Amino acid sequence: MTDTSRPRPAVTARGLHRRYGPSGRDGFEAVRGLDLDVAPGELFALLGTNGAGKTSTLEVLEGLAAPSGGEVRVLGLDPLRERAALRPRIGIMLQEGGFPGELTLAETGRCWAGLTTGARAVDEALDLVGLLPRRTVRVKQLSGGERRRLDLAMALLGRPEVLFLDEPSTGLDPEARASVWRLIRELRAAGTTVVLTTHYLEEAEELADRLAIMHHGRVVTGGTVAEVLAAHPARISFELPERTGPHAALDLPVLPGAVPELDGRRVLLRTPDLQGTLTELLGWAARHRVELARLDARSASLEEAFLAVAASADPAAAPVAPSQIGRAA
Ligand SMILES: Nc1ncnc2c1ncn2[C@@H]1O[C@H](COP(=O)(O)OP(=O)(O)OP(=O)(O)O)[C@@H](O)[C@H]1O
Repeated sequence: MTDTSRPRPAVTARGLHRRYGPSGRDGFEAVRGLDLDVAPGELFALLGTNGAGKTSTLEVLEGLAAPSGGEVRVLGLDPLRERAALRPRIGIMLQEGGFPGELTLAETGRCWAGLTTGARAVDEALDLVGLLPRRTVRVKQLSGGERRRLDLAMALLGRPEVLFLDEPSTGLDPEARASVWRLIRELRAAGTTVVLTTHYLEEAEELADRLAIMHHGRVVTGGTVAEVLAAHPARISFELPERTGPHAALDLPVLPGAVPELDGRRVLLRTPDLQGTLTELLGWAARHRVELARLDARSASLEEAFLAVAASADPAAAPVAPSQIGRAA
């Protein structure tokens, strides 16, 4: 029976493979059986180690390359075979835009608008990314960060329903990055589906409804930020007092589920239940009048989840099913 309560995903991949070169030992399989679903209006971040296969995946979703196996659909269409129908409905920001250096921004916009169905005014697109005052400057005179913003402006010219952004904020200073994040949030709020790759974990944490972390061509973990972090223990660290006077016979309490590591007086507890463990620890400290010096308690960070993925030798063993990384069809 078909589940009609869920909207059809805006982007899907099933068993996606992408190989460079010939089959066998002389070729290289950059994407190895990737499944994902991105719901309409969702912001999905693809993270991963260098060379994990993010750009290789994105290029197939964008219709710029053929998969060597599996299936992808964007807005229900095959991005390669139904490119003519799909292209006007998507925006693409490549890792490098490659616009001719001699053209001004306004000229670049006009050229690009000529190839875009239902393009918005060029000045409006430049204004969205804060480049309107630079409209008469030549592309070759732009800084790296300004070029990224021009790439984004051109991706937005056609008011896309689905926007693919390959490392949109690489090279941007903190202020420009914040304004790009603001713009991406506004686009999402207006209903645009966004798929982006990034090396900035903070960017994924700030923007993404869901994310996937790739390693060696596979999705190793994915879901909402909270779901990804749930697999990693929180940490509580503190320093015990000297074992003298009233504390001579002091022993740490048994804290269910928590694993303590001791280094002299310094204690590190890893726990899946931060609030529960902290409550018990503070209760014990109050009862025994123990001061926990340099007390620090924190949930796992996306960085820890990422580093755990990067350290995994064989992510091949259990590729994540689409239902685990989100709203599978
Ligand atoms: N044209 C190509 N021919 C052969 N191998 C390629 C080609 N393009 C990419 N690769 C290889 O495929 C793998 C995945 O590359 P891809 O650019 O998709 O990774 P990525 O996750 O986007 O990396 P990064 O984070 O470094 O940008 C890498 O090992 C890369 O060297």
